[in-house]
Amino acid sequence: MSPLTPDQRATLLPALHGWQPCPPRDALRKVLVFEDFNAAWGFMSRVALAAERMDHHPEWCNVWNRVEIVLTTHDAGGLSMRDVELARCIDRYAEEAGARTA
Ligand SMILES: C[C@H](O)[C@H](O)[C@H]1CNC2=NC(N)=NC(=O)C2=N1
Repeated sequence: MSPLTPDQRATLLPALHGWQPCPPRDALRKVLVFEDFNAAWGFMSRVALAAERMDHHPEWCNVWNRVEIVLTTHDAGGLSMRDVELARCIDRYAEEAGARTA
């Protein structure tokens, strides 16, 4: 898996909503807040199944209704298209679960 090119970064990253850089790592970070633990865990279950299908896994942490997610591609040493694709998938599921970005 190759890292994103400068052109891909310039066009694809600004189109993602609410994802922030995560220095010093070449990674994207987002914190989502759900109504309660049940909603957060349901969202995480959906993302986990998608991550397995994509063979691309988030680094994440859950505390009750809050889910902190970091995306990067270990095999590429930084961001790749897989992170963009997983971010889009996460955003779709988060919206369907009624999450807000912290
Ligand atoms: C062997 C397996 O395909 C790899 O280790 C996959 C699994 N999930 C992964 N997830 C992420 N985030 N980065 C990777 O480089 C990665 N590699």
